[in-house]
Amino acid sequence: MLANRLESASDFGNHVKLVQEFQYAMFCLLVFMCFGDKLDQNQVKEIERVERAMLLNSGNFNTLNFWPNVTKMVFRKRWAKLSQLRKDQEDVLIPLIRARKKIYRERQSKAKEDFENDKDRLVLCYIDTLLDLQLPDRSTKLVEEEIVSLCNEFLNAGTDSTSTAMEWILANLVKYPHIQEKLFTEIKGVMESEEEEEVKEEVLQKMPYLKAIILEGLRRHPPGHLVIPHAVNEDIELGGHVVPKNGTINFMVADMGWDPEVWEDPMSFKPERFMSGGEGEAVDITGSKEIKMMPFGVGRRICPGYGLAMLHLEYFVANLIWKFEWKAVDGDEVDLSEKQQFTTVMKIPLKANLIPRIKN
Ligand code: HEM
Repeated sequence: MLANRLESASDFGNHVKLVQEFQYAMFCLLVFMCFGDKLDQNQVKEIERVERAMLLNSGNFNTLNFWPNVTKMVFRKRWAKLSQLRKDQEDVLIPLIRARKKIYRERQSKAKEDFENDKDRLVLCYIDTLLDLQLPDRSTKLVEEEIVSLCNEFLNAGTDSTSTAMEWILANLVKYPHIQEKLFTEIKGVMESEEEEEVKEEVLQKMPYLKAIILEGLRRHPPGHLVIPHAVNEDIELGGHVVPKNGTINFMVADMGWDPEVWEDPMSFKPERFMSGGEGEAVDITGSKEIKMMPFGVGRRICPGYGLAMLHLEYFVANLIWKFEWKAVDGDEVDLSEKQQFTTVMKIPLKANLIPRIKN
Protein backbone atom coordinates (compact mmCIF):
# COMPACT_ATOMS: atom_id res chain seq x y z
CA MET A 1 0.00 0.00 0.00
CA LEU A 2 2.78 2.48 0.97
CA ALA A 3 4.73 1.78 -2.24
CA ASN A 4 1.57 2.29 -4.34
CA ARG A 5 0.75 5.60 -2.67
CA LEU A 6 4.34 6.78 -3.17
CA GLU A 7 4.31 5.60 -6.78
CA SER A 8 1.15 7.49 -7.71
CA ALA A 9 2.45 10.64 -6.04
CA SER A 10 5.79 10.36 -7.86
CA ASP A 11 3.93 9.80 -11.19
CA PHE A 12 2.62 13.31 -10.81
CA GLY A 13 6.13 14.61 -10.26
CA ASN A 14 5.41 15.46 -6.60
CA HIS A 15 8.06 15.31 -3.92
CA VAL A 16 5.99 13.27 -1.56
CA LYS A 17 5.58 14.34 2.07
CA LEU A 18 7.36 11.21 3.09
CA VAL A 19 7.15 11.31 6.84
CA GLN A 20 3.35 11.64 6.81
CA GLU A 21 3.14 8.67 4.42
CA PHE A 22 5.43 6.61 6.68
CA GLN A 23 3.36 7.50 9.73
CA TYR A 24 0.10 6.63 8.03
CA ALA A 25 1.48 3.31 6.74
CA MET A 26 2.74 2.35 10.22
CA PHE A 27 -0.53 3.38 11.80
CA CYS A 28 -2.61 1.32 9.31
CA LEU A 29 -0.38 -1.69 9.90
CA LEU A 30 -0.69 -1.40 13.69
CA VAL A 31 -4.48 -0.91 13.45
CA PHE A 32 -4.62 -4.12 11.41
CA MET A 33 -2.45 -5.97 13.94
CA CYS A 34 -4.58 -4.61 16.77
CA PHE A 35 -8.09 -5.25 15.39
CA GLY A 36 -7.48 -8.15 13.02
CA ASP A 37 -9.64 -7.64 9.97
CA LYS A 38 -8.84 -4.78 7.63
CA LEU A 39 -10.88 -1.72 8.56
CA ASP A 40 -11.99 0.75 5.93
CA GLN A 41 -10.14 4.03 5.48
CA ASN A 42 -12.79 6.07 7.33
CA GLN A 43 -12.54 3.85 10.38
CA VAL A 44 -8.74 4.11 10.37
CA LYS A 45 -9.00 7.91 10.06
CA GLU A 46 -11.45 8.00 13.00
CA ILE A 47 -9.06 6.02 15.20
CA GLU A 48 -6.17 8.24 14.10
CA ARG A 49 -8.23 11.36 14.96
CA VAL A 50 -9.00 10.33 18.55
CA GLU A 51 -5.47 9.03 19.20
CA ARG A 52 -3.76 12.17 17.81
CA ALA A 53 -6.11 14.48 19.73
CA MET A 54 -5.08 12.84 23.00
CA LEU A 55 -1.37 12.83 22.06
CA LEU A 56 -1.32 16.47 21.00
CA ASN A 57 -2.94 17.54 24.28
CA SER A 58 -1.05 15.15 26.54
CA GLY A 59 1.56 17.77 27.56
CA ASN A 60 -1.23 19.86 29.17
CA PHE A 61 -2.37 16.97 31.34
CA ASN A 62 0.95 16.19 33.08
CA THR A 63 0.19 18.51 35.99
CA LEU A 64 -2.99 16.53 36.69
CA ASN A 65 -0.82 13.62 37.89
CA PHE A 66 0.12 15.60 40.99
CA TRP A 67 -2.45 15.52 43.78
CA PRO A 68 -5.35 14.59 41.50
CA ASN A 69 -7.91 15.51 44.18
CA VAL A 70 -6.56 19.06 44.28
CA THR A 71 -5.86 19.52 40.57
CA LYS A 72 -9.36 18.25 39.77
CA MET A 73 -10.69 21.34 41.55
CA VAL A 74 -8.06 23.82 40.38
CA PHE A 75 -7.86 22.79 36.74
CA ARG A 76 -11.50 21.87 36.11
CA LYS A 77 -11.45 22.75 32.42
CA ARG A 78 -8.36 20.65 31.85
CA TRP A 79 -9.95 17.67 33.57
CA ALA A 80 -13.11 18.15 31.51
CA LYS A 81 -11.02 18.18 28.31
CA LEU A 82 -9.13 15.04 29.35
CA SER A 83 -12.39 13.24 30.17
CA GLN A 84 -13.88 14.28 26.82
CA LEU A 85 -10.85 13.07 24.84
CA ARG A 86 -10.88 9.77 26.71
CA LYS A 87 -14.62 9.39 26.06
CA ASP A 88 -14.02 10.05 22.34
CA GLN A 89 -11.43 7.24 22.34
CA GLU A 90 -13.82 4.85 24.07
CA ASP A 91 -16.68 5.77 21.71
CA VAL A 92 -14.54 4.86 18.70
CA LEU A 93 -12.63 1.85 20.07
CA ILE A 94 -15.21 0.00 22.17
CA PRO A 95 -17.54 -0.82 19.22
CA LEU A 96 -14.50 -2.16 17.33
CA ILE A 97 -13.44 -4.25 20.34
CA ARG A 98 -16.98 -5.68 20.64
CA ALA A 99 -17.14 -6.45 16.92
CA ARG A 100 -13.80 -8.25 17.07
CA LYS A 101 -14.83 -10.15 20.21
CA LYS A 102 -17.88 -11.52 18.38
CA ILE A 103 -15.81 -12.64 15.37
CA TYR A 104 -13.12 -14.09 17.62
CA ARG A 105 -15.50 -16.15 19.73
CA GLU A 106 -17.30 -17.45 16.61
CA ARG A 107 -14.05 -18.37 14.88
CA GLN A 108 -12.70 -19.90 18.06
CA SER A 109 -15.57 -22.35 18.33
CA LYS A 110 -15.42 -23.06 14.59
CA ALA A 111 -11.67 -23.63 14.81
CA LYS A 112 -12.21 -26.22 17.52
CA GLU A 113 -14.63 -28.18 15.31
CA ASP A 114 -12.59 -27.77 12.17
CA PHE A 115 -9.05 -27.53 13.45
CA GLU A 116 -7.55 -29.58 10.67
CA ASN A 117 -8.73 -27.24 7.98
CA ASP A 118 -5.88 -24.79 7.43
CA LYS A 119 -8.00 -22.21 5.64
CA ASP A 120 -10.07 -21.66 8.76
CA ARG A 121 -7.17 -21.44 11.17
CA LEU A 122 -7.51 -18.41 13.36
CA VAL A 123 -4.98 -15.62 12.83
CA LEU A 124 -4.70 -13.84 16.15
CA CYS A 125 -4.70 -10.09 16.55
CA TYR A 126 -3.66 -8.05 19.61
CA ILE A 127 -7.24 -7.69 20.89
CA ASP A 128 -7.75 -11.49 20.79
CA THR A 129 -4.77 -11.95 23.09
CA LEU A 130 -6.15 -9.30 25.48
CA LEU A 131 -9.60 -10.94 25.53
CA ASP A 132 -8.00 -14.17 26.74
CA LEU A 133 -5.49 -12.57 29.09
CA GLN A 134 -5.67 -13.78 32.68
CA LEU A 135 -3.60 -11.65 35.02
CA PRO A 136 -1.98 -13.74 37.77
CA ASP A 137 -3.18 -11.47 40.59
CA ARG A 138 -6.80 -11.17 39.42
CA SER A 139 -9.69 -13.57 39.02
CA THR A 140 -11.41 -11.47 36.34
CA LYS A 141 -10.43 -10.77 32.73
CA LEU A 142 -9.64 -7.28 31.43
CA VAL A 143 -12.61 -4.94 31.10
CA GLU A 144 -13.25 -2.96 27.90
CA GLU A 145 -11.81 0.29 29.29
CA GLU A 146 -8.54 -1.47 30.12
CA ILE A 147 -8.41 -2.93 26.63
CA VAL A 148 -8.90 0.59 25.22
CA SER A 149 -5.89 1.83 27.23
CA LEU A 150 -3.71 -1.04 26.02
CA CYS A 151 -4.76 -0.43 22.40
CA ASN A 152 -3.89 3.27 22.80
CA GLU A 153 -0.44 2.32 24.07
CA PHE A 154 0.09 -0.20 21.25
CA LEU A 155 -0.95 2.24 18.50
CA ASN A 156 0.89 5.27 19.86
CA ALA A 157 4.13 3.65 20.96
CA GLY A 158 4.70 1.98 17.60
CA THR A 159 3.75 4.67 15.07
CA ASP A 160 5.97 7.75 15.46
CA SER A 161 8.95 5.76 16.78
CA THR A 162 9.13 3.46 13.74
CA SER A 163 8.23 6.10 11.15
CA THR A 164 10.84 8.49 12.56
CA ALA A 165 13.50 5.75 12.38
CA MET A 166 12.45 5.02 8.80
CA GLU A 167 12.74 8.66 7.76
CA TRP A 168 16.28 8.93 9.20
CA ILE A 169 17.38 5.70 7.55
CA LEU A 170 16.03 6.67 4.13
CA ALA A 171 17.52 10.16 4.50
CA ASN A 172 20.95 8.55 4.86
CA LEU A 173 20.31 6.29 1.87
CA VAL A 174 19.46 9.36 -0.22
CA LYS A 175 22.49 11.24 1.10
CA TYR A 176 24.86 8.31 0.48
CA PRO A 177 23.86 6.70 -2.86
CA HIS A 178 26.74 4.20 -2.67
CA ILE A 179 25.18 2.68 0.49
CA GLN A 180 21.78 2.55 -1.23
CA GLU A 181 23.35 0.85 -4.27
CA LYS A 182 25.09 -1.73 -2.08
CA LEU A 183 21.79 -2.51 -0.37
CA PHE A 184 19.99 -2.80 -3.72
CA THR A 185 22.64 -5.27 -4.88
CA GLU A 186 22.16 -7.30 -1.71
CA ILE A 187 18.38 -7.38 -2.22
CA LYS A 188 18.82 -8.41 -5.87
CA GLY A 189 20.95 -11.31 -4.68
CA VAL A 190 18.11 -12.80 -2.59
CA MET A 191 15.25 -12.22 -5.06
CA GLU A 192 14.29 -14.95 -7.49
CA SER A 193 13.81 -12.59 -10.41
CA GLU A 194 13.99 -8.87 -11.11
CA GLU A 195 10.24 -8.84 -11.81
CA GLU A 196 9.38 -10.12 -8.32
CA GLU A 197 7.20 -7.44 -6.70
CA GLU A 198 7.74 -7.92 -3.00
CA VAL A 199 10.74 -8.57 -0.76
CA LYS A 200 9.13 -11.17 1.48
CA GLU A 201 9.57 -11.42 5.22
CA GLU A 202 11.23 -14.84 4.84
CA VAL A 203 14.25 -13.48 2.95
CA LEU A 204 15.00 -10.59 5.30
CA GLN A 205 17.32 -12.63 7.49
CA LYS A 206 19.47 -13.42 4.46
CA MET A 207 20.49 -9.74 4.26
CA PRO A 208 23.16 -8.77 6.80
CA TYR A 209 23.81 -5.41 5.14
CA LEU A 210 20.13 -4.45 5.45
CA LYS A 211 20.27 -5.27 9.18
CA ALA A 212 23.51 -3.27 9.49
CA ILE A 213 21.81 -0.24 7.89
CA ILE A 214 18.87 -0.45 10.30
CA LEU A 215 21.20 -0.75 13.32
CA GLU A 216 23.33 2.14 12.09
CA GLY A 217 20.18 4.24 11.67
CA LEU A 218 19.10 3.46 15.24
CA ARG A 219 22.59 4.14 16.63
CA ARG A 220 23.15 7.42 14.82
CA HIS A 221 19.54 8.68 15.01
CA PRO A 222 17.67 6.96 17.85
CA PRO A 223 14.04 8.15 17.72
CA GLY A 224 14.11 8.73 21.49
CA HIS A 225 17.22 10.44 22.87
CA LEU A 226 16.08 9.39 26.37
CA VAL A 227 14.04 6.43 27.61
CA ILE A 228 10.90 6.77 29.74
CA PRO A 229 12.06 8.07 33.15
CA HIS A 230 12.94 5.30 35.60
CA ALA A 231 13.26 5.43 39.40
CA VAL A 232 15.63 3.68 41.80
CA ASN A 233 13.94 1.65 44.53
CA GLU A 234 16.73 2.18 47.08
CA ASP A 235 19.52 4.70 47.71
CA ILE A 236 22.28 3.94 45.25
CA GLU A 237 25.71 5.29 44.40
CA LEU A 238 26.33 5.84 40.72
CA GLY A 239 29.62 7.20 39.39
CA GLY A 240 30.36 8.89 42.71
CA HIS A 241 26.86 10.45 43.03
CA VAL A 242 24.17 9.28 45.41
CA VAL A 243 20.74 8.80 43.86
CA PRO A 244 18.17 8.72 46.69
CA LYS A 245 15.40 6.12 46.87
CA ASN A 246 12.60 6.96 44.37
CA GLY A 247 14.90 9.46 42.63
CA THR A 248 14.15 9.79 38.92
CA ILE A 249 16.86 8.54 36.64
CA ASN A 250 17.23 8.62 32.89
CA PHE A 251 19.68 7.35 30.29
CA MET A 252 21.37 9.35 27.56
CA VAL A 253 20.52 6.98 24.74
CA ALA A 254 21.82 9.12 21.88
CA ASP A 255 25.11 9.97 23.65
CA MET A 256 25.79 6.28 24.30
CA GLY A 257 25.51 5.55 20.57
CA TRP A 258 27.84 8.47 19.82
CA ASP A 259 30.52 7.60 22.38
CA PRO A 260 33.93 7.93 20.60
CA GLU A 261 35.45 5.43 23.06
CA VAL A 262 33.11 2.75 21.73
CA TRP A 263 32.40 3.82 18.16
CA GLU A 264 34.95 4.87 15.57
CA ASP A 265 34.10 8.20 13.93
CA PRO A 266 30.70 8.02 15.67
CA MET A 267 28.88 10.81 13.85
CA SER A 268 29.42 9.20 10.42
CA PHE A 269 26.83 6.87 8.92
CA LYS A 270 28.77 3.64 8.34
CA PRO A 271 26.68 0.44 8.30
CA GLU A 272 29.93 -1.52 7.77
CA ARG A 273 30.69 -1.11 11.48
CA PHE A 274 27.98 -3.74 12.15
CA MET A 275 29.45 -6.21 9.64
CA SER A 276 32.14 -8.80 10.22
CA GLY A 277 35.23 -7.25 11.86
CA GLY A 278 33.50 -3.95 12.70
CA GLU A 279 33.25 -2.59 16.24
CA GLY A 280 29.48 -3.24 16.20
CA GLU A 281 29.63 -6.82 14.89
CA ALA A 282 27.00 -8.96 16.66
CA VAL A 283 26.08 -6.03 18.92
CA ASP A 284 23.56 -6.91 21.64
CA ILE A 285 20.86 -4.23 21.65
CA THR A 286 18.94 -5.85 24.51
CA GLY A 287 21.73 -5.12 26.97
CA SER A 288 22.00 -8.64 28.36
CA LYS A 289 25.73 -8.97 27.49
CA GLU A 290 26.85 -5.37 27.03
CA ILE A 291 25.49 -1.89 26.42
CA LYS A 292 27.04 -0.17 23.42
CA MET A 293 23.75 1.35 22.25
CA MET A 294 20.21 1.13 23.62
CA PRO A 295 17.65 2.63 21.22
CA PHE A 296 14.92 0.42 22.76
CA GLY A 297 16.05 0.74 26.39
CA VAL A 298 17.40 -2.36 28.12
CA GLY A 299 16.50 -4.73 30.94
CA ARG A 300 13.08 -5.33 32.41
CA ARG A 301 11.46 -2.28 30.84
CA ILE A 302 12.98 -2.71 27.38
CA CYS A 303 10.58 -1.75 24.59
CA PRO A 304 8.27 -4.77 24.26
CA GLY A 305 7.87 -3.94 20.56
CA TYR A 306 11.56 -4.01 19.64
CA GLY A 307 11.44 -7.27 17.66
CA LEU A 308 8.39 -6.03 15.79
CA ALA A 309 10.00 -2.64 15.13
CA MET A 310 13.15 -4.29 13.71
CA LEU A 311 11.00 -6.46 11.45
CA HIS A 312 8.91 -3.50 10.25
CA LEU A 313 12.01 -1.41 9.55
CA GLU A 314 13.78 -4.20 7.65
CA TYR A 315 10.64 -5.03 5.65
CA PHE A 316 9.73 -1.46 4.72
CA VAL A 317 13.26 -0.29 3.93
CA ALA A 318 13.98 -3.39 1.79
CA ASN A 319 10.75 -2.98 -0.18
CA LEU A 320 11.08 0.76 -0.68
CA ILE A 321 14.62 0.35 -2.02
CA TRP A 322 13.63 -2.62 -4.19
CA LYS A 323 10.75 -0.66 -5.69
CA PHE A 324 12.36 2.79 -6.12
CA GLU A 325 15.66 4.46 -6.60
CA TRP A 326 15.71 7.27 -4.03
CA LYS A 327 17.44 10.43 -5.24
CA ALA A 328 18.07 13.79 -3.69
CA VAL A 329 15.91 16.58 -5.06
CA ASP A 330 18.05 18.61 -7.47
CA GLY A 331 19.99 21.29 -5.67
CA ASP A 332 18.85 20.13 -2.20
CA GLU A 333 21.35 18.71 0.28
CA VAL A 334 19.86 16.22 2.71
CA ASP A 335 20.10 18.12 5.98
CA LEU A 336 20.48 15.89 9.03
CA SER A 337 19.65 18.57 11.65
CA GLU A 338 17.35 17.42 14.41
CA LYS A 339 14.19 18.76 16.00
CA GLN A 340 12.44 17.58 19.17
CA GLN A 341 8.83 16.42 18.80
CA PHE A 342 7.36 13.27 20.44
CA THR A 343 10.50 11.73 18.96
CA THR A 344 13.66 13.40 17.64
CA VAL A 345 12.74 14.07 14.02
CA MET A 346 14.41 15.64 10.99
CA LYS A 347 14.24 19.43 11.32
CA ILE A 348 13.83 19.69 7.55
CA PRO A 349 11.64 16.73 6.60
CA LEU A 350 13.08 14.41 3.97
CA LYS A 351 12.17 15.14 0.37
CA ALA A 352 13.25 12.81 -2.40
CA ASN A 353 12.68 11.92 -6.03
CA LEU A 354 11.42 8.36 -6.27
CA ILE A 355 12.20 6.61 -9.52
CA PRO A 356 10.38 3.28 -9.98
CA ARG A 357 12.93 0.53 -10.70
CA ILE A 358 10.55 -2.08 -12.06
CA LYS A 359 8.62 -1.01 -15.12
CA ASN A 360 5.24 -2.80 -15.12
C1 HEM B 1 12.03 2.00 16.11
C2 HEM B 1 10.96 1.82 16.84
C3 HEM B 1 10.89 1.89 18.34
C4 HEM B 1 11.77 2.44 19.24
C5 HEM B 1 13.10 3.13 18.94
C6 HEM B 1 11.22 2.24 20.56
C7 HEM B 1 11.84 2.64 21.74
C8 HEM B 1 11.29 2.50 23.01
C9 HEM B 1 11.91 2.96 24.22
C10 HEM B 1 13.26 3.64 24.33
C11 HEM B 1 11.07 2.67 25.24
C12 HEM B 1 11.29 2.99 26.73
C13 HEM B 1 12.10 1.88 27.40
C14 HEM B 1 12.42 2.21 28.83
O1 HEM B 1 11.60 2.81 29.52
O2 HEM B 1 13.52 1.88 29.28
C15 HEM B 1 9.88 2.05 24.67
C16 HEM B 1 8.78 1.63 25.40
C17 HEM B 1 7.69 1.04 24.84
N1 HEM B 1 7.51 0.67 23.51
FE1 HEM B 1 8.79 1.02 22.00
N2 HEM B 1 10.03 1.58 20.45
C18 HEM B 1 9.78 1.34 19.12
C19 HEM B 1 8.70 0.67 18.57
C20 HEM B 1 7.67 0.11 19.30
C21 HEM B 1 6.59 -0.68 18.74
C22 HEM B 1 6.46 -1.08 17.25
C23 HEM B 1 5.75 -0.99 19.78
C24 HEM B 1 4.46 -1.79 19.77
C25 HEM B 1 3.65 -1.88 18.77
C26 HEM B 1 6.29 -0.39 20.98
C27 HEM B 1 5.73 -0.47 22.23
C28 HEM B 1 6.28 0.06 23.39
C29 HEM B 1 5.61 0.05 24.69
C30 HEM B 1 4.23 -0.53 24.97
C31 HEM B 1 6.50 0.65 25.60
C32 HEM B 1 6.28 0.90 27.10
C33 HEM B 1 6.85 -0.27 27.89
C34 HEM B 1 6.77 -0.09 29.39
O3 HEM B 1 6.03 0.76 29.86
O4 HEM B 1 7.46 -0.82 30.10
N3 HEM B 1 7.47 0.25 20.65
N4 HEM B 1 10.06 1.94 23.30
